[in-house]
Amino acid sequence: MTLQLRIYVPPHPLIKHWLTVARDANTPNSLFRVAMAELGRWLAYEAVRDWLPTIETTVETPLAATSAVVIDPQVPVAVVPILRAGLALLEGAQGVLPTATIYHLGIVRDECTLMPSCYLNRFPQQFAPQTRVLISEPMLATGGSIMTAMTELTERGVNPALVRIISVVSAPPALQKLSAHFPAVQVYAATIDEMVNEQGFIVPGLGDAGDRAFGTA
Ligand SMILES: O=P(O)(O)OC[C@H]1O[C@H](OP(=O)(O)OP(=O)(O)O)[C@H](O)[C@@H]1O
Ligand SMILES: O=c1cc[nH]c(=O)[nH]1
Ligand SMILES: [Mg+2]
Repeated sequence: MTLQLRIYVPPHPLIKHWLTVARDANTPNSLFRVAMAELGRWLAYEAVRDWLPTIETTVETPLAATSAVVIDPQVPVAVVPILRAGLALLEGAQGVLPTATIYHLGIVRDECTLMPSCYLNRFPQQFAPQTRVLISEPMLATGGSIMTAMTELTERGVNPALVRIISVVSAPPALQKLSAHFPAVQVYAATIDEMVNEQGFIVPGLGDAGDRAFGTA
């Protein structure tokens, strides 16, 4: 698979551990939610490393003045959870970006056709220039849902080069679509799995992330 976009699989023991917990079919819903929140935290931590704008300042310690760095409060930072399953990652991601604005986007796939439809969009008409957007989407499968999200964002002025996606399991069809249409986007994933089966599930994957997070299976 030759891809234009950059995809990172951070070699972090906590990410590997919580991915295993999330994959395990015997993990109860309550622990699955914990695993997703932890994955959201650590993937967001990795994703914002060279993405959050900072400014130089000075700070007075109890002993002396010294040079310092803070997050630039002028640059807008947004998190976009793709409902429902993206909410499970959001919990941890919000711990990393507590002041980010949250714009919910509800997308569901038709179980037969696998086509996505958008049932909730809380985006502004136009995003402010330079807005950084972190998308919380645990499963990148056929790519229909993430393509819908990217289209809605870029139509409202978001620069794809300022978009990062945190995803637990990503699969080749979604990565290929993103790469072809939004090559400037960067993806931070716990794993890249082999394939998507005829029912639209990633294999080996972790099953239906939304159902497992919210107990609707
Ligand atoms: O890449 P795709 O083939 O579009 O699949 C990925 C989407 O599938 C799941 O959503 P689902 O439709 O199950 O909704 P849910 O999160 O409410 O369960 C998942 O949460 C992703 O949003
Ligand atoms: O395996 C998959 C694919 C899409 N959505 C899920 O929740 N799981
Ligand atoms: Mg689902």
